[in-house]
Amino acid sequence: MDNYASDDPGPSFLVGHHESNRAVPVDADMIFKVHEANYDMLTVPITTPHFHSRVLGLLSSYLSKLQSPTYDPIGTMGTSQNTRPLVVPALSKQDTHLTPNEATSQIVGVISSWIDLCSPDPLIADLSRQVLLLEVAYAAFCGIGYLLVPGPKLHHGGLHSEGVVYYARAIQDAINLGPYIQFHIWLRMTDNPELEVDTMGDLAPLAREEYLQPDEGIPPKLDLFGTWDAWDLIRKTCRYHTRLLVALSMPKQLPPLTVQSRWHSEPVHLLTLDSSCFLKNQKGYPVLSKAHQALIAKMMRLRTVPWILLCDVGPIPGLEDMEDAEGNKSPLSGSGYPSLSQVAGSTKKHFDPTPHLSYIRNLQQRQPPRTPIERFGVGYQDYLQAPLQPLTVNLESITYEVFEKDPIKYEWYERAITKALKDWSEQKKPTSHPDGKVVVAVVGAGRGPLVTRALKASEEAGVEIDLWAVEKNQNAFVLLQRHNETTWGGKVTLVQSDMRSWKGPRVRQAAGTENQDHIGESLGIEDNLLYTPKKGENDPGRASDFSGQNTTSLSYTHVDIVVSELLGSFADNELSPECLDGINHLINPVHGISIPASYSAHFTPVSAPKLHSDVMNQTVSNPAAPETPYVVMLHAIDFLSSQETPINPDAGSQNTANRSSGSAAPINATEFQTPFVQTAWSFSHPNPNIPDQPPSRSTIPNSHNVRQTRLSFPAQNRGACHGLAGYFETVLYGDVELSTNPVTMEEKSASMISWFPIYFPLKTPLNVPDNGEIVVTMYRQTDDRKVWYEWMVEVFALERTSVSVTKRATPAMSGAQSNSYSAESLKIKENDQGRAGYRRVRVGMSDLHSSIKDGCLM
Ligand SMILES: C[S@@+](CC[C@H](N)C(=O)[O-])C[C@H]1O[C@@H](n2cnc3c(N)ncnc32)[C@H](O)[C@@H]1O
Repeated sequence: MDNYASDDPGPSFLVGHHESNRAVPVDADMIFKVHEANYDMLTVPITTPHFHSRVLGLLSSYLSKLQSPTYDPIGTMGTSQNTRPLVVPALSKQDTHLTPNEATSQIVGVISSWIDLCSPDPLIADLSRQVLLLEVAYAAFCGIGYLLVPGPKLHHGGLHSEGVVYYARAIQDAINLGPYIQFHIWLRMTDNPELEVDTMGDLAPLAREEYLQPDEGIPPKLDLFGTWDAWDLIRKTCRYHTRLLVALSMPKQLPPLTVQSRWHSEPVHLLTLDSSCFLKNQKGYPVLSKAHQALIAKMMRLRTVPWILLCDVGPIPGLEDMEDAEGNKSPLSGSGYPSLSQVAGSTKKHFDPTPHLSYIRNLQQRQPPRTPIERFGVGYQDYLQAPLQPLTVNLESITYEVFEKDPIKYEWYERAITKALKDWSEQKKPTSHPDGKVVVAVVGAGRGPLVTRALKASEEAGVEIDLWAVEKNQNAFVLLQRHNETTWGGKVTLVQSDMRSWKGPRVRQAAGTENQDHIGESLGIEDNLLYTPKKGENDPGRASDFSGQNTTSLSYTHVDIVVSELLGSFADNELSPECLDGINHLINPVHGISIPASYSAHFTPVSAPKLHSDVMNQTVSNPAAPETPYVVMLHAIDFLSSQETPINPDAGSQNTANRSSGSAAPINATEFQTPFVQTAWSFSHPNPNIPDQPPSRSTIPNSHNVRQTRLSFPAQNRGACHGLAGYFETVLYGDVELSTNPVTMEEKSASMISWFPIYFPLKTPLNVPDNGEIVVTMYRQTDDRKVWYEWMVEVFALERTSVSVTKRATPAMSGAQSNSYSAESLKIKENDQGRAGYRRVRVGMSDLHSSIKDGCLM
């Protein structure tokens, strides 16, 4: 696989240096050395060991005078005692090395890791909160823009995750205190209790026994989603604050892809790697496993490219002496790589003082190339766009230009038209043209790319066509006229009209078959403009070749092949069904073909915290924001219902030493699991079931275009459902298909860029339990004037029943292909559980959302 091409420079890596025990003041000179060493930033603790000792001293003297808390008559402990609070005095000059200076913008401040905001002992939790707020206030004063906040401690004896809510509450205060600071909560990818060890001087072990619960001797197990759970609680408490971000610590052994993809959907703005993440290559240099490289590559494609922090990988060259002078032994000596002083004495010639950094810089050069849609959509990842209203709003030329860049769509249309023409001719079907030409109409021709393709298809198939192009956008129509003159040789009859009021193509009847339709005074297209090319440009059989006497016997005929491209991100959301209904009567009733022949809408539930936060922010000025389906290039999302195997099974496999990679090996970005994307509904054309227009109405009723569906999605892992990701598939003709569905796109129309997915938001995220089920009810509604969607999500937990059942009730499906994976997956669960039965318990339910206010006008 190629690396980034020169026209696609790829993401630039910003790499920082973190030293757990850095204890030197940071000044401009130090920052200079940081840059000289090829780092972009460094971390600095806000306070000094002096402050730490002072707080420990305060606590110890306070505790020595404090009576141990007892239960009061009401049964609460400590909370109602009138105890004198312990107040940490303001920082003194020995408590911090930080001073506001020009270096401040290059540093990431680090909050003390010895505090325990989650402590079950209120005294320790409060002391920790005070330390946090003092440090945040001082960092804000100094102008620090980024803070690294050690994540919540999840285990306290027999208590697990109890204090996270205190932590979250304290972070909320901190966010308000530092209004220009971005807070990065430093989290492990999984909750591994064995890694949560207290070190000397930590406040956690000082929690008083009365507040602890003895553990029951059963060591807590690894919880794959334990740290994500804590994060979810914190950010929910802080209302998805845009300055609340994740610093994700990459472990030596990466967790399963389900966990990786969850973090990929979160606002990870820092990736931290310590020396234990690295393997050694044959030459003894640090390298990362393929799995680590793949995950980094995936993360680096996010809209906001995370920074990398190399932690405890050795000193910054030139600063080693300063650190040693402070009595800090470089932790590198423990990492197995030579220290600077060791190397100074060695005879090795090409010594690299920062091998981890060199590796990361090299990794940047080797990033896999972006896919066409990624390249096309740079800057649009996770950016909410209101869907187009092409019926009521005329598109700008630039919008057409963007469509026309698609390397697949037009090619596939040409293939479809060619096939249809060849079939027509091979099957010797009669045409609607007296001369035997196949009458083709491109309806909604835009600037004409499909017209060009139809002409090419005719040539390719060797089948003569009478080509019509209908477009309602008067501005685009100017370009169609120009193309007809300069490129198409006047071969196309152009009609400026809404296709729904077009009366159809007109042809000169063969002798003896004329009907009474005369042209001259009327063009037969009320309110429309039929473009007349210069005399002689058209072939003689064309309706548009009228010039007085020799064009007296024109009559309407049918269209044999209608070509349209009116699809939106959710197939029918730009009213393709309603537009094509309007010309249904013009299609050859026996052999007529529509390209596309059919299209279907698909969706799957997703976790999308960034989109949720953006929708919430928009709600302030627009209450309809959470009721709007958005077009979005989805990136930072996690599929809540997926199969266990990734789309590309080679990528993302677990790291082992022999899968480590040297500098030359190509990298694949991790592919996460294949989602369960299910079909909501479909439409096909021509449609034999359109009701007749009642005499009392000027339009046909639209109730036949109403759809509804109820689909069930098994969710293997717990998560938060923020909305639904929607896609479409379409059969253009025969086996020529287009798809944006991530499951079928690769096979049907890889590299197509014309459509981003659609996102149906939920006002309030719904929590989904492990082995839960998400059931979505969705409608396509109409009042004959506009079309809108309604959607609602329910979440179920599966509760084992005592009575054994073999068949489990699945929700009713209607209006859709009921290829629900739920029944199948649950059968597997039942088998796993020895045929034990389950009962569904509803644990959450969204509002019934409706886009009626922003409905698409017909
Ligand atoms: C998505 S664009 C496709 C343009 C072009 N066929 C292409 O593939 O690049 C849809 C076009 O259909 C036109 N359109 C939509 N509804 C229409 C209608 N009812 N009658 C005529 N044109 C319509 C729009 O103005 C727009 O030019």
